[in-house]
Amino acid sequence: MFLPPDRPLALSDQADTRALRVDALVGQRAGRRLWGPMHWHVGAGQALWLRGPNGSGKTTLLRCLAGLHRPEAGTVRRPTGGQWFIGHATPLAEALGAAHNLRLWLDMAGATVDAASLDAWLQAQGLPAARPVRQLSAGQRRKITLAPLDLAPRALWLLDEPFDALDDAGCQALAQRARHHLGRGGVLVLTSHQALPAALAGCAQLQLATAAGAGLACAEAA
Ligand SMILES: Nc1ncnc2c1ncn2[C@@H]1O[C@H](COP(=O)(O)OP(=O)(O)OP(=O)(O)O)[C@@H](O)[C@H]1O
Repeated sequence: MFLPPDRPLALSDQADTRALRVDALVGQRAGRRLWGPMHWHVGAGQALWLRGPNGSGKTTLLRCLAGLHRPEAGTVRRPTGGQWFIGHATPLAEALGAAHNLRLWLDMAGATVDAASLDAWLQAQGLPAARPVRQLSAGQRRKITLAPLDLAPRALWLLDEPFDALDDAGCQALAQRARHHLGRGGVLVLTSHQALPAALAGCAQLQLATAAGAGLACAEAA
C-alpha cells in the first residue's frame, strides 16, 4: 500500500552533511516486515512528522533512524552534530530526583552540562530538583526527559510522542523549542497521535499504513 505524504518532503543536497538521509530502508520486527523500502532526506532546519495507526511501525522507524534497531535492509545517514533520541517511555530512576536523573543521563550520553545550568533549567521549568521522581506527575516526568534537548544541543532530534502528558502550555513551549532548534539548522523527526501545535504546522509528513488483513505496512515519501 502506498500512501503519499500530505505534503512532499523538502529535499536537500545529497552531499549535505547536515541532512538526515534514508536509502532503501526496510523496517522489521522479529523478522516481520513493517514498512519500506523508503527513500527520503530531511535537510537542515526541516522537520518530519511520522504518522500512522498503532502498530504501523513509527517507533521502529525512529529507532532505526537512531541506530537503536537494525532494519531489514537499507542505510541511514545522520547529520553531523550528534543526536537525541527520546522515547515515549520515561526511563527515570524513581527514587532519585530530577537533577540526579538528568546528571546520570547526560553523563551517560557524553554531554557536558554544569550543575548551575541544570539547576537553572529545572527552576525555569518549575520542576523540583531533588524530590524523588516517583512523587512527580506524568507531565513533570515528560518535561524532565525532554530537558537534554535544551541543556546539550544536538543536531538531530528524534522524539517519540513528545507531547504525551504535556498540558497545552507545555505543548506550545516544546513546539517553540523545536522551532528554535530548526532555526539553528537542526533536524527534527517526531511522532505524535495528536495534531501538532501551530509552531510546527506545515512540516512534512510521512504516513505509515497497515494494509488491511495482511499485517504489512509500507511507506513512501516524495
Ligand atoms: N519487541 C518487539 N518484538 C516483536 N514485535 C514488536 C516488538 N515491538 C514492537 N513490535 C511490533 O512491531 C510493530 C510496530 O511497532 P511500533 O511500536 O514500531 O509501532 P508504532 O507505530 O510506533 O505504534 P504506536 O502508535 O502504538 O506507538 C507492531 O506490530 C508491534 O507489535
